[in-house]
Amino acid sequence: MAEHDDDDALRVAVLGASGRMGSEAVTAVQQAAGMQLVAAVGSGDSLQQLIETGATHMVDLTVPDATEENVRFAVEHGIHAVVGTTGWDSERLTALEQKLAAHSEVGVLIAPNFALGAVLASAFAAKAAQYFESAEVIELHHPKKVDAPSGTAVRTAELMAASRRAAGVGPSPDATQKQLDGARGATVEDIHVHSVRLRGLVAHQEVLLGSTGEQLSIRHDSFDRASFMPGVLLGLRTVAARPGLTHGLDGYLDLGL
Ligand SMILES: NC(=O)C1=CN([C@@H]2O[C@H](COP(=O)(O)OP(=O)(O)OC[C@H]3O[C@@H](n4cnc5c(N)ncnc54)[C@H](OP(=O)(O)O)[C@@H]3O)[C@@H](O)[C@H]2O)C=CC1
Ligand SMILES: O=C(O)C1=N[C@H](C(=O)O)C[C@H](O)C1
Repeated sequence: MAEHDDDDALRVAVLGASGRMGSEAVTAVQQAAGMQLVAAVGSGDSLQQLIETGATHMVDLTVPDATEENVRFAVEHGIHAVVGTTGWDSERLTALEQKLAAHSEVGVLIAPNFALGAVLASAFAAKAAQYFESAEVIELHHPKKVDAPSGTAVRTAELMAASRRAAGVGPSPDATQKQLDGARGATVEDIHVHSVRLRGLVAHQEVLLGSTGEQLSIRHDSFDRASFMPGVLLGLRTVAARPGLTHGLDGYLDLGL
């Protein structure tokens, strides 16, 4: 798998290696300085490959049903994990923190979105949400996406809700009394989140904030999965120096917000 041996290189296994994201990550790792791809793991493969190939790091880009087990395996074997897969709700995050407490040298990054623009958009939205009466999130993705709402939308809404709560802002005004099921979207805490699935899209999100007489829209578009790769590589280069759990790539950035 590795084209050359470099004693100091990070030894990286990519899980979900044949998928849309995983295949991009395989190429990005192969082309990155200071990294060796030692395993490209698919759904039919054993996780023992990580041990047999001496992986020091893994990237998980699989499916919500598989990611928790994959990360648990990595932590138990002292392998640092950079995780882009969705499905990490608060229950899973708590269980992971408990697992990491017994493996204090291991770092795990759970990153709902690796694109720098998306990370910034979420941070801006969290900051701005406390200043507006109304706040809603619309996420728009390719139709092969298996989960809704997107992990990014859930995380953005959680951050917005926390900022509104801390500032004492109540729920967005809404007089709806009668609706078709789902017409107002899902709710994350008290923020409405709407999911669009459309052929031609990759990954997009718009946060709408409104007060009397004005609206602020914060939009991010990933037009190509290449947009996620600098974040994946930053995660791999940083995770070993950040033992324990980091939730969100912003944890590795100095956004100063
Ligand atoms: N954080 C971020 O920036 C981003 C995160 N994502 C998230 O990443 C995940 C993957 O997305 P995407 O690449 O589009 O999905 P794909 O369906 O294209 O890829 C998922 C891959 O995972 C494989 N897989 C399933 N189970 C396992 C397992 N147990 N071990 C190893 N491989 C497995 C699948 O194999 P098979 O086909 O054989 O089942 C498939 O190749 C999703 O949760 C998505 O939301 C996506 C984009 C950006
Ligand atoms: O499935 C995708 O494509 C994406 N998944 C992540 C999410 O659910 O937030 C990140 C990005 O939106 C692309």
